[in-house]
Amino acid sequence: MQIEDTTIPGVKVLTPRRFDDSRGFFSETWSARTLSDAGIDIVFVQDNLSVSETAGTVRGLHYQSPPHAQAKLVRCARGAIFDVAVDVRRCAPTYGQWVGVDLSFENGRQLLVPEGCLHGFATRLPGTEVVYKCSDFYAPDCDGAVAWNDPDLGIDWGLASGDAILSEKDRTAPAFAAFDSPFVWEGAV
Ligand SMILES: Cc1cn([C@H]2C[C@H](O)[C@@H](COP(=O)(O)OP(=O)(O)O[C@H]3O[C@@H](C)C(=O)[C@@H](O)[C@H]3O)O2)c(=O)[nH]c1=O
Repeated sequence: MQIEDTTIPGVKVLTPRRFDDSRGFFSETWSARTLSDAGIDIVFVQDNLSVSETAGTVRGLHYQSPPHAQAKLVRCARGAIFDVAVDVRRCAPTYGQWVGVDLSFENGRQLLVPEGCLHGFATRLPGTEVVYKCSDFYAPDCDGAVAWNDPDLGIDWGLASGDAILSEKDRTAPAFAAFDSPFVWEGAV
């Protein structure tokens, strides 16, 4: 497992090893021991699968507020996405900054998104399947969203047309300037 830091503390790119042979390949996509050996001691309690039929679908930017904040470990089981984390931990050195990583079935990469980051992705291929582990259960009362295309965040989603296929929640999500972040920077993780 290759584990790389990004420009945002706690946001990491994980690339599991693949063992190729004549049948295809084998890969450990998650191991509590491997992550713990790398200093990542997150207890995941829920696995999610989302399937997006069309390339150019955007889901995000989402978060769950404390006490149900979620860290997420995201990968692409089929197709490809541009996966984004935005640091919204008050007083963090990278508050308001974003990181985007191409995750695909082909490259096997995963993005670790810690608590205190907004998360979202744009699909690059039709029929894309995204699988992610979460460190807390779904808590609809704590569920929130920030506009994916907020000009203050300035995320370059790489969408060909500039348009996106969105849920109603994401189409009407508030601006970043109106977002009263419930997260506080507690030092590097
Ligand atoms: C996220 C979630 C949704 N649901 C339900 C609620 C709703 O009826 C339906 C669809 O929910 P959403 O529209 O919120 O799904 P989606 O827009 O795919 O939301 C997800 O987006 C990505 C970017 C994330 O980071 C996730 O944490 C989650 O917020 O599924 C659950 O039952 N459990 C869950 O954990």
